[in-house]
Amino acid sequence: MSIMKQQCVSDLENERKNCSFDKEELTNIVDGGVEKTQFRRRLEEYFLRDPQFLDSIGPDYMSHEDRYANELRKACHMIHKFSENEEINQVIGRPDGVRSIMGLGFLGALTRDGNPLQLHLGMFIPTLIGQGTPEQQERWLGRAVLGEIIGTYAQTEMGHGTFLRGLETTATYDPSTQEFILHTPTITATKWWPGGLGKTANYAVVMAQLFTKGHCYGPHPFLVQLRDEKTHQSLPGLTVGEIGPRLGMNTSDNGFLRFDHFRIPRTNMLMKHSQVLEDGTYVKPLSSKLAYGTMVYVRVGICFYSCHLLQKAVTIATRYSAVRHQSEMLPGMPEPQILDYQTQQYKVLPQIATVFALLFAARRVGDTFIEATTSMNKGNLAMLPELHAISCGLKALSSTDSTSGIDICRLSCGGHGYLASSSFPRLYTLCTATMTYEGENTVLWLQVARYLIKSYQAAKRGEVVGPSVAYLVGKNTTEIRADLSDAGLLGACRKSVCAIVAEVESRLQHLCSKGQDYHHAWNNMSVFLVKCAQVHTRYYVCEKYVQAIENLKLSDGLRTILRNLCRLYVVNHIIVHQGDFLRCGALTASDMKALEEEMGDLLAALRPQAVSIVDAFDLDDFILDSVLGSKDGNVYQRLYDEALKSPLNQKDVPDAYYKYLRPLMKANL
Ligand SMILES: CCCCCCCC(=O)SCCNC(=O)CCNC(=O)[C@H](O)C(C)(C)COP(=O)(O)OP(=O)(O)OC[C@H]1O[C@@H](n2cnc3c(N)ncnc32)[C@H](O)[C@@H]1OP(=O)(O)O
Ligand SMILES: Cc1cc2nc3c(=O)[nH]c(=O)nc-3n(C[C@H](O)[C@H](O)[C@H](O)COP(=O)(O)OP(=O)(O)OC[C@H]3O[C@@H](n4cnc5c(N)ncnc54)[C@H](O)[C@@H]3O)c2cc1C
Repeated sequence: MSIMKQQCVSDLENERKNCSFDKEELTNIVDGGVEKTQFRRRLEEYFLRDPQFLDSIGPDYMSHEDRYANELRKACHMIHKFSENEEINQVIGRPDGVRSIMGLGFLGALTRDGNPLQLHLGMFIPTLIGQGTPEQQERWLGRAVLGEIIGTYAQTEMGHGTFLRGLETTATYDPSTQEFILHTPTITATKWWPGGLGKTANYAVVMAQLFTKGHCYGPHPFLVQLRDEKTHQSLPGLTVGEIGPRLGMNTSDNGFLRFDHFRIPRTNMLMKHSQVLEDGTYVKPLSSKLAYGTMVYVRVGICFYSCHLLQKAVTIATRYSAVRHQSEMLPGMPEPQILDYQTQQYKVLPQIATVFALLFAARRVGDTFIEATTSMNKGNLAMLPELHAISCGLKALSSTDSTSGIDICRLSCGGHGYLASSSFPRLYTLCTATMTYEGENTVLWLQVARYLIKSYQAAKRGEVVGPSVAYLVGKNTTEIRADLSDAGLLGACRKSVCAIVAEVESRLQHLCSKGQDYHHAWNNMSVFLVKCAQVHTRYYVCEKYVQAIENLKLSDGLRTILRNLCRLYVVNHIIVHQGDFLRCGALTASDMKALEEEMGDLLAALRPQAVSIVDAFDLDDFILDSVLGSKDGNVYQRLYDEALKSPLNQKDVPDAYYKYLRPLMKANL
């Protein structure tokens, strides 16, 4: 063993000797229970040890077309393996089965950079479940699960992504043939972005403006066949293709689609919530927003997914920080592990704390989703506005924090973090996309703000409002100054959110009273409305974090670790946003000093446990896919071995030298 390897390995071994808690207990908490850990491990064994998921050469060295083909190969193999596995089949047979399988974070690692079947699994199948009638599910769902048909979710157009009501694609009902005629009237109406649409999908759920009996009823979902099932040729009357290279996710063949008076049977409209009868009569849904159901489902999924990406990044950064030695802390002494620098701890440890914050909050919004869907299936839509607001807020917060956290982790690894083989570039590009797709974050914050302001005004009138916003009026606004206990800090957060919301709402009213109409006033206050949404959602996350740790059954050792992480999260948030707390008198300057001192203590207390905590995430080396983050810490050898795989290193003198450099250098021929 080389000296360097020995040092790296013993660094991690020494870190692991510090472990003061039961790692398996923490792993079970991260997975959501002992059975879930065991289930995940059985499936990881089944998938990750299969050599078919290996790449012959690194995808970064492949052409655009080869990368697509390579990921398609693996994605199809994954679906084959689903159907061959008895346990997966049993889970898929349950009502929530498809969703539980899709929710397994590690599946994303089998195909590295997004994959051509992602939308099929993540949106097409869920839309059939959420928007299709039992007969429609009978017709398409089974085939879709087996991969006999592959679909995507085609909503966004070149001209409109955010403003769904502005979609231009039309679906006009023709009662004489009992068909809908799909049409793309303008260039901006071209469907643009759907994953898998370019070359993979032969079906799509298409969102189009429904016209019947001369009226437009807004965007509705239609099941449309795009390609011949035998030849895969695109069908006459439509034009379909790929939109070209992207910042990341280059293997998901995001596509475009245009219709030229393309006819589909009436029964292809997904009719769980609204219907068009044979004679063209429109039957209204309980709420027009039920057609947006798949987006709500995916937003909840993104909360888990972005957290999973951050979990990977911080595992890599923490292990690397324990292995990397640099500079002198004490003059003349050996170079310390960089994790010993407080500034490094401040990069890495808050990201670990954030993983748990996002995970616990995602679980709560996941529970709310199930509860709301169950009551909606019984015709009770009361929970829909609250679900929409929480899922928008948490999607925006999780995707933003995970993306910035991943970049902090990258920076914490210095130059090597910039290498593709560190995995950070891919993690970053995958994560930053979650800030845009499924509702651009600013737009989602404004949806939360709309709910907040309406609820605040309703609560002031004495009306009952949703549980997540009930705190906005009442004693929270006038509460005396908090102490610095967990409850005290949550009280301070509540007080500052209440103060911000009250002030913004009153300024909004003031603009209206000066003569601005509400919509202009809203736009003129929108920077601050976004802030209302952000502080409210942050409070939701902090509260759920504290509650989760109070409610979990934990050994003393683990309780200390999780409590310290939770404190770090809340204290750091307050320090970073101290202006909000000082401005409303929720906390004082001397409280801030005390919290800053506490943060230093928390970093020091958590530092020896950092490697063990990320070990407990139990992420296989295959899943991490990083030369910097592997379990054995053998960073330098892996860096070197990976560099040797570069095609440029296969010849000492590259062909390009003879073509370009040699003539320039005027070397002797
Ligand atoms: C594996 C997965 C990979 C994923 C890849 C990514 C896939 C995609 O990106 S698919 C495309 C996703 N596209 C989007 O998310 C588009 C974002 N836009 C929207 O959702 C809507 O246009 C939105 C919400 C911004 C505005 O909708 P709009 O109909 O104009 O509503 P708006 O006028 O603002 O509000 C009307 C009411 O509806 C409510 N509402 C809006 N959306 C919803 C919803 N989904 N559920 C419940 N209520 C809703 C509002 O709260 C409001 O209520 P109220 O009147 O009581 O205040
Ligand atoms: C990787 C990726 C995959 C995707 N996959 C799919 C898919 O499978 N299927 C699909 O249908 N779509 C997909 N999309 C499209 C995606 O859902 C949209 O791009 C997204 O919803 C944002 O809409 P937009 O592009 O129209 O942005 P825009 O709305 O044009 O945003 C541009 C700017 O305008 C601002 N803005 C817009 N409206 C408002 C407002 N009301 N108030 C204040 N500011 C506003 C935004 O905040 C933003 O800063 C994908 C996109 C990406 C990047």
